[in-house]
Amino acid sequence: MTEQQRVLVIDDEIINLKVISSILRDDVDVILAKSGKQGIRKAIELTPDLILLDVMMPGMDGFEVMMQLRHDVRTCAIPIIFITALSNEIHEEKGLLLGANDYIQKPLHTNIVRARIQLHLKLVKQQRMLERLANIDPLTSLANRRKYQDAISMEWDLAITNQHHISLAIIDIDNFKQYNDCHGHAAGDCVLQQVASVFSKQFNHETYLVARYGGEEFVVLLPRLSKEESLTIVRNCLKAVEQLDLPYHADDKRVGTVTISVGGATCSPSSSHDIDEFFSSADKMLYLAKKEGKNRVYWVSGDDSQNLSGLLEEQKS
Ligand SMILES: Nc1nc2c(ncn2[C@@H]2O[C@H](COP(=O)(O)OP(=O)(O)OP(=O)(O)O)[C@@H](O)[C@H]2O)c(=O)[nH]1
Repeated sequence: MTEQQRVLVIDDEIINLKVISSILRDDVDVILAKSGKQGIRKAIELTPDLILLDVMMPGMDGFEVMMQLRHDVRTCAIPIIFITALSNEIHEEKGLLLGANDYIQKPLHTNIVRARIQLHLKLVKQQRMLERLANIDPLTSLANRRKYQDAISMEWDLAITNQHHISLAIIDIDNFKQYNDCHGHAAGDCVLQQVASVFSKQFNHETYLVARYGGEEFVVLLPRLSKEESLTIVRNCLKAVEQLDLPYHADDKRVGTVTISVGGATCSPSSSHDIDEFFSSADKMLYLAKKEGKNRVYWVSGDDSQNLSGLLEEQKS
């Protein structure tokens, strides 16, 4: 069943909220807000598919609300339609230049409003489908590298603003070349899918992101998690992959089981930190995990990626 789309209506006049709600409620979930401030809060919390925004409101007017929504990474992509009694061309131009997607003038004509909103909601659906295709790895159905890069940029900025931790794990399947050599590329693809499915279950949380970075390498973004919290989840994942018990054979003899190695890093970034250095410190941990025998986790926390030896902590499963 497809989920109902959500429309947030921000208007200080109760009568307008009622009228717009009655026009839309058969087709969509309608969320109402009586002021700009309340509207911004609901937009952040509920991430609607579309926002209908009144221009003239006491306190914060529609233009101000629009600017705040456009400057917040959590709401900047939500389409906004201004609904207003203002018939002034300058206002209309201002709204469109600020990034409004459309402009509907009062008095409202029910059929026109409904048709216009349906058109915008259809565009939202198409946009989401394109984004999905652009962001999903077709073999594993996990997020792809592009999605990871968008997500880490966003989470990094949020971590700086809110001064919280961010953790990153880089996961690599051990001896995967050998697996391919023993069983063929198609069987190797099947392993990638099964391991990815374990990752989906183990990192099943709305704020985490697990992505296929390339080949047999995966990344997991764990916003707001400390090193200890991240290690608990990652260790469970290591065990879950081992428990899949996917053997590989050479000359009819079992020569190994599919396992993973993980390198991780945790930091509390500031504007002087660099995402690439953060990635590189997790990557160094992965290198150590491989070098020290594989099927294990190495993790670094803190800022000093130059002095890793003092920060290292091996976490054997
Ligand atoms: N089946 C399959 N194999 C892939 C895919 N992408 C990359 N590989 C294989 O993954 C293997 C990676 O090999 P290596 O980089 O040598 O790493 P490894 O054998 O896992 O060795 P360690 O990383 O040291 O444990 C190569 O044989 C690639 O061909 C894919 O989409 N499908």
